[in-house]
Amino acid sequence: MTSRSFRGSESLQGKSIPMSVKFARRTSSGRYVDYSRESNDLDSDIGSGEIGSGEFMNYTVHIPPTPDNQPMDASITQRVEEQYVSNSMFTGGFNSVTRAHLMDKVIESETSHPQMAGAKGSSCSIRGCDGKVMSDERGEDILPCECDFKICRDCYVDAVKTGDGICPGCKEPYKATDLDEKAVDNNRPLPLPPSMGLSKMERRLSLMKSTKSVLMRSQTGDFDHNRWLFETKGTYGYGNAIWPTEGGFGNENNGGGGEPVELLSKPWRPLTRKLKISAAILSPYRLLIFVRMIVLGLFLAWRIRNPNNDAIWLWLMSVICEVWFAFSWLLDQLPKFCPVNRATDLNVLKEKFELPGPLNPTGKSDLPGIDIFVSTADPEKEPPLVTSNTILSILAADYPVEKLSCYVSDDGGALLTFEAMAEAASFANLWVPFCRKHDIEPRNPETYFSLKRDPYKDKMRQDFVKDRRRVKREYDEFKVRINGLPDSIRRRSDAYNAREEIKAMKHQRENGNDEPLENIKIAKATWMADGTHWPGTWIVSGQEHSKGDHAGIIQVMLKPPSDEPLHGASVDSNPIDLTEVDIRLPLLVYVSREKRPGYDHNKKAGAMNALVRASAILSNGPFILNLDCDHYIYNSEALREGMCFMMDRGGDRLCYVQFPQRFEGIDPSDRYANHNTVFFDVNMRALDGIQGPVYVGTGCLFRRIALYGFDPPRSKEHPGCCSCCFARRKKSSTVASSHEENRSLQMGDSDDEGMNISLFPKKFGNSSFLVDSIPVAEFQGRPLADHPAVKNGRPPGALTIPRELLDASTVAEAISVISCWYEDKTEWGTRVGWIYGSVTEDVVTGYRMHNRGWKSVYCVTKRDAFSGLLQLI
Ligand SMILES: O=c1ccn([C@@H]2O[C@H](COP(=O)(O)OP(=O)(O)O[C@H]3O[C@H](CO)[C@@H](O)[C@H](O)[C@H]3O)[C@@H](O)[C@H]2O)c(=O)[nH]1
Ligand SMILES: [Mn+2]
Repeated sequence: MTSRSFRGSESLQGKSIPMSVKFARRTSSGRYVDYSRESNDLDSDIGSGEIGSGEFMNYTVHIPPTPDNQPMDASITQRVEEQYVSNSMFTGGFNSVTRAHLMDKVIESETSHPQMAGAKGSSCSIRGCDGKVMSDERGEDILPCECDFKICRDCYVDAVKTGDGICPGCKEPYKATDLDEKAVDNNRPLPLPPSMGLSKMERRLSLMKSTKSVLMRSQTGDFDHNRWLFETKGTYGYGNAIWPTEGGFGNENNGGGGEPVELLSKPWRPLTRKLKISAAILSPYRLLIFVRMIVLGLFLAWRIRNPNNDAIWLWLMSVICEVWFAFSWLLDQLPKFCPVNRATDLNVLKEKFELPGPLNPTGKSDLPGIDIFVSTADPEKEPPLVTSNTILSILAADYPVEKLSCYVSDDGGALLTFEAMAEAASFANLWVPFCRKHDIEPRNPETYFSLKRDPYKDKMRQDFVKDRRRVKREYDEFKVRINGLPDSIRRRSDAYNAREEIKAMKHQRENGNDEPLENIKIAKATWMADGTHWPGTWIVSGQEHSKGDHAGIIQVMLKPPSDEPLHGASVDSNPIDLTEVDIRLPLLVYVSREKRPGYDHNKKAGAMNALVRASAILSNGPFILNLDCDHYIYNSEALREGMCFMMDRGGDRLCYVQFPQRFEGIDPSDRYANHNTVFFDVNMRALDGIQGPVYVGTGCLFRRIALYGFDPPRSKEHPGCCSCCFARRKKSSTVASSHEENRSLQMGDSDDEGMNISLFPKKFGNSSFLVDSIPVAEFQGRPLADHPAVKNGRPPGALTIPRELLDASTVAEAISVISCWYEDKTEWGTRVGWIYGSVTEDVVTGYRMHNRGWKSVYCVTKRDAFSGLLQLI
């Protein structure tokens, strides 16, 4: 539904010149939003009237609700749409339409969690229809009419479309028939043309809905990011017109530049500390390096002064080699002069972000979102049980549920992985609340249940023994189901294929065709539990269904959780008592990027880049954690530890936090040096003392905009100090801009344009959703501006607003950005995202960021953050 609103261009002085009438979409809170960023058809109509070319020169005039302009209750229809979206599998890509296929059934076993795709509710009351009633994330039925007539989505759509919006139960018109056109037109399956079936305008509007309004408070709220950006020209900080004045900030006019006195006097409480390594250890070590350097120097001098005249060439070559070795040894030793240890303070993090205070009265978590990427490529080499365990450890991680999203990249496009993920999502229903209730560590069921130590130690609760036994039994059943999946898929597919064959034979006989029956060729398809073809790779590879040739697939396995905690239902309906436990689960999305012959898929780097884009559209977490499928979260607080660094003062200049790689299953004598002690405990710490450790491919928390290839903020303020002199670009000595602070999104090459949006499609590709999500991610990734010492911060409370619900056009857009042609003629893989063309893409990717001036941090936690299973891969 679109409604009219006036939009004007306004100069900075506030002089308003009405320009044109534009259409804007009403958000759930009833406000009008409009966002003019893209140059599109509508903009060009009014182009002559535009004042200036500033990207933020236009903004919407918000019309307050008047009696004839009352916001409609769109929440029901939005929830209906989100339910529909998460029950559907989206496919599409090159030369094919984007489809949403409503899945009645994802796996054969029963699923009961309300967030689980394909969840079952009560049935439709329309005669002859046994469809399931629409339900929300609490599993409560969505009954669109006040008479509570039970109706399924399809019948509701029929009633709205063909029955003039009359409820079949009470025969009164529905109050809210605000279903999106696209959803009404196409129910099962929902074909969306390659252009996503949306006009540019619609796209722009739903973009607005899905990204920008996240930052806005309710209609009565005080914080409007759009307007803020406009009026401050992108400056965030103290003394702005729109800086929230209520809640403890007091009078704006006090103190230098409006900085609140209260904060100035408050001592800064750091989230992290650098620990000096004691001189008793370090000094002898330094001395040793020094002595060896002198001895080496003397040796080389002696070598050069004493040539062997009998074999002068041999002598020359060995001198060259020795000098080279000496040089590389030196490079290895020099950083080791100043290694560092670091410590975090999780209590301060909690206090700043999660406790109610004057700046955050409700105490809702103000932490930024994290998108966790798990890569898997081949269910044969990477057993689905291992991947499921990794997923379970992520879903159970100790981080605000509504801020966490998990993405599984399946490069094999295998139904086995897909169903294993669905099973894991279903088991998470029990596992995650169990972990929360009893503080289980580690939160990977396989490891937890095979721990050697006494599980009952330190456990206070009465019902722990009973609960543990119950969950253990469920886990054993879960394992049986996972291990039985390959067989069950094969049997199911055989049965369906046999049925197809019989059908085809019958058909042929009916048509009186005399051709011999052997000529009937039925492709050996792989079938999903709901009796349809699997769009990915088939067990017997078929055309468009092989490893290097299949459609892009996205399935939201667990839809985004509700904003408020949700406690378990009564004891009888759950295996264990969860009445005091939050049972929400984080968003879980299965992604298999499109693959076609003739395209280079760039292995893991390509898979990661597809996930970066898809996640930008679906959840846009400002931070990204990358894990290989065989690395699980061993310490449930690891995410918080990483966030301490990112949210600390100056944390906005960190591109990533690398955690050490630890493995289990190493033989006691460690014959293959799997512990890699020298690298992970010496070299990485030493590098941390200079610009930062290298990225080693897994267990790394990235800042999203660093992956996008932007420069760090204030990058030109720090002329080559000793720690980063190798990394400085030559350009840095040139123009020192006075607006440095404001230009938080800049790239080395886009000279003076801080955020030149017109160049973005060239770099990032043609998705305006994606392009528009970038500044949002940048803003949300900033540290909290809770003290004048924090530069480039965001106001407290900005991230406590509920997220927008998912709609079909959003997921369809995500499908388009994982298509194989999306990266054509863009900078993905060269300057943006994971870098292509190297077997060690990880090191190159990290190095590129260091080269731009970003710093990284090595985070060694007391309890290992992540752990890998060595024997498997
Ligand atoms: O086409 C591919 C190939 C691999 N992977 C995934 O990439 C990860 C790493 O691959 P693996 O074959 O297990 O390589 P390793 O040597 O174990 O991995 C280390 O070395 C790699 C190359 O430097 C890094 O990418 C990894 O993150 C790092 O853990 C695994 O999760 C795979 O599923 C894909 O997603 N797509
Ligand atoms: Mn591996």
